[in-house]
Amino acid sequence: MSLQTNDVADETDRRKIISARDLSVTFDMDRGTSRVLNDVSMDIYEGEIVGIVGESGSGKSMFADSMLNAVVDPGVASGEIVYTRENGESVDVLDLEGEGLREFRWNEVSMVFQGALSAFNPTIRIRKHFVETLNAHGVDETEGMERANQLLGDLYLDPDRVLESYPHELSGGMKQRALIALSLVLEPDVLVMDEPTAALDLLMQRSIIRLLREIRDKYNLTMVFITHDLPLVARLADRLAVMYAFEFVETGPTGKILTEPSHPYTRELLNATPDISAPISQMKPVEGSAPDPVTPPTGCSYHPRCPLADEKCEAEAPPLMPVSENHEAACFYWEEAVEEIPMASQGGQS
Ligand SMILES: Nc1ncnc2c1ncn2[C@@H]1O[C@H](COP(=O)(O)OP(=O)(O)OP(=O)(O)O)[C@@H](O)[C@H]1O
Ligand code: NI
Repeated sequence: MSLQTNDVADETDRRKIISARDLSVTFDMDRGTSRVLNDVSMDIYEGEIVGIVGESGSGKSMFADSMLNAVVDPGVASGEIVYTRENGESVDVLDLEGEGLREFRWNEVSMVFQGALSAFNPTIRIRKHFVETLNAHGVDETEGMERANQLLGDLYLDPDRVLESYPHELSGGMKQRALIALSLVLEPDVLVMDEPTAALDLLMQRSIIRLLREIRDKYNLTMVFITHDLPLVARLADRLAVMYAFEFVETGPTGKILTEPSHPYTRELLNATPDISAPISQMKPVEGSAPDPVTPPTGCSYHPRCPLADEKCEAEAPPLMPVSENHEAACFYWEEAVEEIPMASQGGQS
């Protein structure tokens, strides 16, 4: 693949569409409080595609769910998520409830939940899923279905055939695209997708990635794409955020993360990827095990697995520190990491 050079440099001119501040999610458990998202902050700008990547259990879905105030009981989200509309008005998403929250979730920030393919009701045709969504939001059906047709066509589906089908009559890839069309039918500004391609084969994953870029360009959408599949998301995202143990440990333009990874975990993660254009099945796992959210390590949560860790890392949690423009890493020794953890290949470029 050829690396995208991403021009997020002028992001100050763009609308900060979502601003998450000190976001946490906790569960009260018998053995203590489980902190499954730990004080994370992130700004998302209009029109960009942000990829969130991390190993299983690192908190990706908790971050996604809290952006829509959709953390399931008994999980509790705290902090602030400010969503800013085109007219400059802003809302704190965690304050929304009832009807206001329901409207927000379809009209402003829409989400394809993890494992959502099963969200289609097997006993009703795809058309009815669209019609019910439009009706529930008081949208004119004729106008709404015109948009549905357009969106299905944009996703290279035959609208008539798909709308008349029952979910089981469609392949996984078709169903996933129909679900993306459904998520966009009320014209949200932001689409959050949590592992949207996990159940699909490699070719279909890559074709969905291409389609998402086209859709973003056509509708000026902002997208958040969540996955454990670094090679896949690197093809799509303008910017990446690497999550480890319920926090972001490195964020930056995709090209910089691939060529100048600075957090030891990101370096190990990329080293576990023999070739960024290879499928994830060829990735080796990063050695060591993921921390327990009830009893996380002291200091830097990566220290037990980190070859560079010393007493300071055991005692003190490193904040995100600037590495270069728009690029940050939460490591006291990121400069050393660049020296001490050699990359198997230059950012896996091929
Ligand atoms: N209902 C729950 N009660 C308690 N802990 C939970 C609950 N749901 C999730 N968790 C814990 O929260 C942590 C973060 O989970 P999350 O689903 O965000 O991970 P993830 O990065 O999305 O993983 P995956 O790639 O497997 O989807 C995990 O340790 C998980 O066990
Ligand atoms: Ni998840």
